[in-house]
Amino acid sequence: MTGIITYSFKGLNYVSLLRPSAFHRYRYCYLNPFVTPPFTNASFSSSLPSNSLGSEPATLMEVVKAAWRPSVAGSIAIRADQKSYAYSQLLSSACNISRLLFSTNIKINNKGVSGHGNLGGARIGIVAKPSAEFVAGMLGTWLSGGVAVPLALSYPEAELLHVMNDSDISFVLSTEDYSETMQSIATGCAAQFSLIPPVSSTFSSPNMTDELQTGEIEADGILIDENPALIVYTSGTTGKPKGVVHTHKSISAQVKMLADAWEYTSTDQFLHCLPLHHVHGLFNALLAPLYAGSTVEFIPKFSVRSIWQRWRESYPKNGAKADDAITVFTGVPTMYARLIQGYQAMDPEQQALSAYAAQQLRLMMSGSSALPQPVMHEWETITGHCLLERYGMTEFVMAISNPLRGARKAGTVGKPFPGVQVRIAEDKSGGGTIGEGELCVKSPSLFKEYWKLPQVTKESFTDDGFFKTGDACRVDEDGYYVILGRTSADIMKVGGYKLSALEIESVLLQHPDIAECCVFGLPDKDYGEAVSAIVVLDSEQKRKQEESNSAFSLEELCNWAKDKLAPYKLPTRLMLWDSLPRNAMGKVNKKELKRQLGNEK
Ligand SMILES: Nc1ncnc2c1ncn2[C@@H]1O[C@H](COP(=O)(O)OP(=O)(O)OP(=O)(O)O)[C@@H](O)[C@H]1O
Repeated sequence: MTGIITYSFKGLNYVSLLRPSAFHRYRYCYLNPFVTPPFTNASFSSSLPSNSLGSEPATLMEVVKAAWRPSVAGSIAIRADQKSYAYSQLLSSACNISRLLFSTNIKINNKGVSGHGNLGGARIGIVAKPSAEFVAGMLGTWLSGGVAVPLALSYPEAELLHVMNDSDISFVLSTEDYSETMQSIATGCAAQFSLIPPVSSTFSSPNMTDELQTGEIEADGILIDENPALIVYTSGTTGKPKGVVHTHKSISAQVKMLADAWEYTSTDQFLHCLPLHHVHGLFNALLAPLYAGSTVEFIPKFSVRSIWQRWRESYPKNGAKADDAITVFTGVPTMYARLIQGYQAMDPEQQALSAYAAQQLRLMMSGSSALPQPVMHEWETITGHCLLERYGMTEFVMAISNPLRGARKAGTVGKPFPGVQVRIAEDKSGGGTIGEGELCVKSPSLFKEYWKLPQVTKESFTDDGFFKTGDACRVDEDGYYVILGRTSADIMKVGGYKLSALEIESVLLQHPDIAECCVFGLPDKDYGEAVSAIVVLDSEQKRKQEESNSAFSLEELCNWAKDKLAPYKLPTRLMLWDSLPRNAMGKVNKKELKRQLGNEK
């Protein structure tokens, strides 16, 4: 295991990596990455980790260390609100935040955390819109030996309080926009509160070396790989959100894995429009890019119009490429569905410009829920991009992915990343298909535990350390994994058959009049469960039906679907809704829907 030490020498501040055997306690100092340490720059750089898998065992805060590389210090890490922030400015701010945290004498509630670092693993809640301040808050927390808990801006107050109380948050870092609400919520759970000082932008401070602060922090700075670094709450799709504890080691393993598999580099520029309190937005689109030295541009809220516009600005039709051209985009399936609708509403000239621009990006990815095949195919027709679909979960972040190079197969999530082991635990209770069962994952990126839920943690693992995902899965003839859905919500038991709701949804979405749909089982006295579908019609179709006073019927749907689905998979109940209730990640809480609709019967 490796530690990091920063120290002062003749009034200057330096950083170095050390094995624990070489030190026990040391002073922790701010550093100036532009100052040459008393050893040569070459030896400084070579002691830093490479981006490849299988290099040094995971060390602390790979993301922070990568950002410390002198080669990236001056380059742009974050763009937001028309401002750019260099890596050096982020780190300088992180150091300020670290100093602020030390100065406030945080009450350390260390239940369940072994003492380590200066803050001893105290939980620091971070409430900020996607911004340089959010990133600096998180890095500052890590620099202080704290555990970052990104909090959702969208949570209603009660849910926010649940998460804050559950994770025993000692301190809340927030930005101005949320200060009033957060201050009162923090008081409500006896946590201290501070605003995150604004990060200086390259515009406000063109001479970035000015921004780097020096000064000592009077505390121990050891941050150990196995120590908790982050608590992310699950979406709550299958139950009350649980706090998933990741360590510096699991984070390191994951960012390396992603940067390597998808070839993230310092020339990449990510357009980021995902929430930061879930792993997709936090790891795939922020931490792994920062680890690779890329630039991440935040747009505050997903907006079809601004995304298409940003791509068009990046690649004007005359063949030019803007300096800040976006190269990578990752989103959830509903985002692509909406981008398609936005494209269809454009005039032909705008369509040509938009399609051309989107084509120029290096990589477009989808995940967090199943990518409907019609969306994938339509997207490819418009932009030429065969979306790279991958599979992940809060507990291990990403584990299985279609390849960057090589065939990407619609309806599959590809193959496990190097270093990830997977196993399918077949259900012996009957009714299942041979080769199908619960997916179990063992990976260096696996979480440490569910926060304060030792029994649930224990039950989530097999005796030999595989995490039981709760997702049903099979492998196709090419060795690609097919996710059949959550065993608890997507797998229906109908007359002795086990059916995948995701498979049926994928077929129904091919119907020209259906814009969105959601399939699940409702209790049925004869068959155990009945295949039930909520359908949202395409707006044009809906208008026509309203005009003609007719309604889309179950009979019509089944007549259309009977050549595509076996008879026992055809829906027997149909509900027409105006929209589907989706959470911040575009997911529908089927368990909750089943509960509500099952009770209504
Ligand atoms: N490409 C994909 N195809 C199908 N399902 C996916 C894909 N990527 C992610 N998922 C689904 O998302 C789940 C992980 O999401 P997350 O960790 O946010 O949990 P959740 O199910 O949304 O919430 P909770 O764990 O609280 O119930 C996976 O277990 C899987 O069911």
